[in-house]
Amino acid sequence: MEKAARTAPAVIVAIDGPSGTGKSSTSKAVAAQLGLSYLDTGAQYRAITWWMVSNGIDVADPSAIAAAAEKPEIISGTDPSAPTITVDGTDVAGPIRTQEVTSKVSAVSAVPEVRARITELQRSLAASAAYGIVVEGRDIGTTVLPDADLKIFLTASPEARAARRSGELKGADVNATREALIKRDAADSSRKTSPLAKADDAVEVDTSDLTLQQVIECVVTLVEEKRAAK
Ligand SMILES: Nc1ncnc2c1ncn2[C@@H]1O[C@H](COP(=O)(O)OP(=O)(O)O)[C@@H](O)[C@H]1O
Ligand SMILES: Nc1ccn([C@H]2C[C@H](O)[C@@H](COP(=O)(O)OP(=O)(O)O)O2)c(=O)n1
Repeated sequence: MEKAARTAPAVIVAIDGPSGTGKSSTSKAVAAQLGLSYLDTGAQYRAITWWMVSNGIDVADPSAIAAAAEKPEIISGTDPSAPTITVDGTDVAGPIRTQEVTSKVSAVSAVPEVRARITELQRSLAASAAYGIVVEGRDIGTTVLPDADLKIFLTASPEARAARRSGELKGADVNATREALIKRDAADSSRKTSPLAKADDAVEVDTSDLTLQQVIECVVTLVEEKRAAK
């Protein structure tokens, strides 16, 4: 499998969708199975948000965020078996998942200067992935990589998504998790710059009643079809 992937043409896959639809788990597994790189763009927006919070920037002030947007150095490691994220050399994989960062990331990622900065990083990582890459986020198919070989838009009911997320966050209340998810999706979908949206040419997959393994198999098949046609 790995060997075949290495001789196949590079393939760019964009996977978008709201929170808890299975983007990260699916993208990581598909990339690992097909020998591709993997980029979690949500982690990059979380990393810049973590830096803003750590440096006392008021996240309710878009001009303060814009003025600082170029300052942190954000580096993503794109091996799907061990993805990494550092800010100014510090490993922030843990700190970017706190409730504080989660509650502030939509405000920070709505600022156009932040999006321009992070989009540039994403495009450069995609361009340098020798065998291809799976990039997951909210605006990959619409804005970051509009020429991707394959675009997938994952959806799932708010109930399924909340149950998955509260399963991860020990002791979290499902209803509170569901409300927080809906609020974040609404903010991400309604922002002016590059909102969460399905690209016209994306394949939509509703994962509510599918196992993770079924979703992975579905996406692997779609990538293989695209690769065979290249
Ligand atoms: N089809 C599925 N069925 C059940 N659980 C799933 C499915 N897809 C993902 N999960 C689980 O749901 C949680 C959220 O998935 P994740 O991949 O982080 O979603 P996203 O990146 O879209 O926010 C994880 O714990 C993951 O294992
Ligand atoms: N391409 C992207 C990816 C994420 N974001 C923003 C919006 C999201 O609410 C946050 C966090 O994304 P992340 O994928 O980590 O979120 P969840 O895994 O769904 O909790 O980042 C974005 O604006 N554009």
